[in-house]
Amino acid sequence: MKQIPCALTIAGTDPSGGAGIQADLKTFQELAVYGMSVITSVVAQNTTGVQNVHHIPIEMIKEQMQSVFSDMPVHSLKTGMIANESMMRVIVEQLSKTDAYYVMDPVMVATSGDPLIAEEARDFLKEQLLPLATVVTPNIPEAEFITGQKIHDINDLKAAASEIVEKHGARAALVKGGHLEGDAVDYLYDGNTIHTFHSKRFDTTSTHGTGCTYSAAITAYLSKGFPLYEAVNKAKQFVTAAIKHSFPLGAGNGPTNHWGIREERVEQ
Ligand SMILES: Nc1ncnc2c1ncn2[C@@H]1O[C@H](COP(=O)(O)OP(=O)(O)OP(=O)(O)O)[C@@H](O)[C@H]1O
Ligand SMILES: Cc1ncc(CO)c(N)n1
Repeated sequence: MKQIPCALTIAGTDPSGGAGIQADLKTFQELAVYGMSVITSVVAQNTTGVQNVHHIPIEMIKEQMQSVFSDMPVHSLKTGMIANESMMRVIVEQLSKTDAYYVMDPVMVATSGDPLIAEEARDFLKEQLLPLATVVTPNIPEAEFITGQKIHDINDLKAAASEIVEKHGARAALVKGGHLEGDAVDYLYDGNTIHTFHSKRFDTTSTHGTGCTYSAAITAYLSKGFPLYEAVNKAKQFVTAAIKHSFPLGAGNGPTNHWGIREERVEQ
């Protein structure tokens, strides 16, 4: 019997639909993966920024994970916004009991610049969650925090990817160059080789949730059995199409278009 790929996201919400759990589930659906979610925080946010945050009690986060893991197969999972250390602790506990691929998006601030995790929780994230990751997907400010080094150019990006694996213990690191000028280039270090993923930069402000969409697509492809390099390569094509076909929605940084990849197929 054919096995359905099953992927789980553990993250915060975005009622405006561009980032967080909503972006993750849209991505899973678009990539024909059975999607599941554990909500850590309910966030009142939209394209202009974060208006309010309500944290789900720790017991309830634990119970949501219990509901999923006691009944459903989880072939891969991702974490996004985990607001504080107590939440991180229960997630670490759960992660130690599963052999699912684990994609860690080390979310710290929203595209709008609003903080999404407590300052004090960052060290715990780096020291306890990072070493459990199959792959971690920091943007430049997040990679700078993890390594403690400033990133100015692509050589710094590559060095950060190696250091996050060799020194901080992730199995692989994908450092995203979305915040540099010029083409949108990301580097994956898998413990052996540095791989490059390249796309041209689109002149758009619709980048709300690009990181969530990218890491969810990697999670989806891992659940389908693709090796890491292939999963990232396909996910890069997915997020690039989602940015390219994004629509001007909202007054701030608009969302990406999760069915952008379908538009690509129509155009080809
Ligand atoms: N304007 C753009 N055109 C093309 N690709 C882009 C653009 N901006 C970002 N990217 C790509 O989008 C992906 C997500 O990267 P980015 O660095 O924006 O993530 P992030 O900052 O974590 O996202 P988020 O806004 O969700 O926090 C990367 O592959 C990056 O290279
Ligand atoms: C819930 C959530 N997770 C991640 C991001 C980063 O884009 C966001 N804006 N909101």
